[in-house]
Amino acid sequence: MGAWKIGIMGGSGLYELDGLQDRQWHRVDTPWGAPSDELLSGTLHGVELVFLPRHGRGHRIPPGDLNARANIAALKAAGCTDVLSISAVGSLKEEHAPGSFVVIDQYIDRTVARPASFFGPGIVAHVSLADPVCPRLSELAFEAGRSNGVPIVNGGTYLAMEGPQFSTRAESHLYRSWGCDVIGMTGMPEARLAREAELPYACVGMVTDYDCWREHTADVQVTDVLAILKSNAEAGRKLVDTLVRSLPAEREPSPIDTTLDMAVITAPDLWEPDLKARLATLCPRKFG
Ligand SMILES: CSC[C@H]1O[C@H](OP(=O)(O)O)[C@H](O)[C@@H]1O
Ligand SMILES: Nc1ncnc2[nH]cnc12
Repeated sequence: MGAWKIGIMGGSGLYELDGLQDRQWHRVDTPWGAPSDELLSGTLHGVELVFLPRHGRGHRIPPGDLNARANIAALKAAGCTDVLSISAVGSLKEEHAPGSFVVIDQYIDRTVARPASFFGPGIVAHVSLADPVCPRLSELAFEAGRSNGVPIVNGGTYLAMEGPQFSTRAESHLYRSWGCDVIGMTGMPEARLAREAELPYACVGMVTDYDCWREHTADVQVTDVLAILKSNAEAGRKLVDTLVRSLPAEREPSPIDTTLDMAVITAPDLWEPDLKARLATLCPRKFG
């Protein structure tokens, strides 16, 4: 058992986390390059937090250009034990109205042009993604939202699209026919990389729009998203505050903490030295 240190990946509209004590922005570099921005460290109700604005302060980096490997590696290097993502999403179901939240439990990955693994030639690993999020952190996030009075659903499938353009109407209908709940451009490969980094990960999708499938509703535009982002982001901040206050004093180990023990297939004596050195920064327990 040990202490919690929660990484918060702030999505569109969430570029700062106020209320932190001993707050400090600091630069972190990783073997996979620089993260989207400096990390903001501090404590909230006695719990250590590390915040990273996913698109950088001022929203400078488009989804397809995010260095998700560096973002996850930076949070891991900063000592985070768990990561909570807060993401703006479009709704693919009537019941997920703008202003409501969905705690994601599954993903369909339609991204096409993003490095999606820390592993590669020289060290091969296959982690399980059957359950891509951490049930414990997801439950805490759901309960935090519920106790704040936010309309929130526990469980939903996130369709990760490449973007940066929004979907065509045919795509939007297709994703609905697949049973997807919400759509966004950043959930993957972030969630799969978190699992490779042995970081329990949860994602709260904050619904901003009905994408473009709904009759008599205007097709999504950034201006509509921005109009609701401010109130969503405020509710997202409150959820973080409530979640932190609800954490058990001691963090019980999670099975996700040791994911790589069952995933690396390459014989250790053949591990490629440069990749091993990079992976040692991500998982010293295994590669150090
Ligand atoms: C501003 S709407 C599109 C933008 O918002 C979402 O980003 P995030 O998940 O970081 O909140 C979506 O994935 C797009 O990147
Ligand atoms: N409709 C939508 N499609 C993709 N990403 C989004 N983020 C917020 N709304 C979105």
